[in-house]
Amino acid sequence: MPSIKYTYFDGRGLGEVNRVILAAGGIKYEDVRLHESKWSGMKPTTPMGELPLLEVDGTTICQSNSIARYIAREAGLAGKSSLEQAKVDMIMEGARSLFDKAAQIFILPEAEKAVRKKKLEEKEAPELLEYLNKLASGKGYFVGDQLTAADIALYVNYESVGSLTIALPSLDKYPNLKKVADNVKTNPGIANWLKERPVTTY
Ligand SMILES: N[C@@H](CCC(=O)N[C@@H](CS)C(=O)NCC(=O)O)C(=O)O
Repeated sequence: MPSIKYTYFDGRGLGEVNRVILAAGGIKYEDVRLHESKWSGMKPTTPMGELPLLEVDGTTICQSNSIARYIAREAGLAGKSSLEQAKVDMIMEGARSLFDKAAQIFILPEAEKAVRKKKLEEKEAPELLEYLNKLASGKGYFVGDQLTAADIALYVNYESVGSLTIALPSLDKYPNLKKVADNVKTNPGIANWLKERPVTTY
């Protein structure tokens, strides 16, 4: 068993998809939640000056999506073939774009936030969710007939954006995505993580 340490701030942000993949895979790791006050001292010691970081037996990986692909492969959640893996990646990037659009709102000048938020809530998010709904199967999986990191990315990013006080449409409007979310939440490792994880929002 390699020694694994995962470091991020004490929030969900760009860190939670990976924590949930680790939980689904039953991968043991040290969950380090860095206080902002410690970050400036640590930043120059990291590969690209950003979190999250994954350390595996002393090798440090950064970039949340690169970490996601690695741990998804280790957990058997990356897709069975090279083509399935590409499809998993595609959905992960699409689901992540929902989070990125929401996060961008918070760095806008105050006067522009409301218009941008309305556009995301009323146009961009419903359109993206509609596309993603068509890409998921009626059994609630994006790729093949079992859980992959794609399903996890959809669920976690949707939840995280909701916690940013963005009013996303209910998944009840997207029956395939609703099943994806149910499959994710009922995975035993994930169900346990959702129950036990430290209280965090975005
Ligand atoms: N593309 C990077 C972005 C990472 C990123 O923006 N991390 C933020 C936290 S969400 C960070 O480290 N902020 C502190 C800083 O840049 O000094 C990834 O996906 O990992």
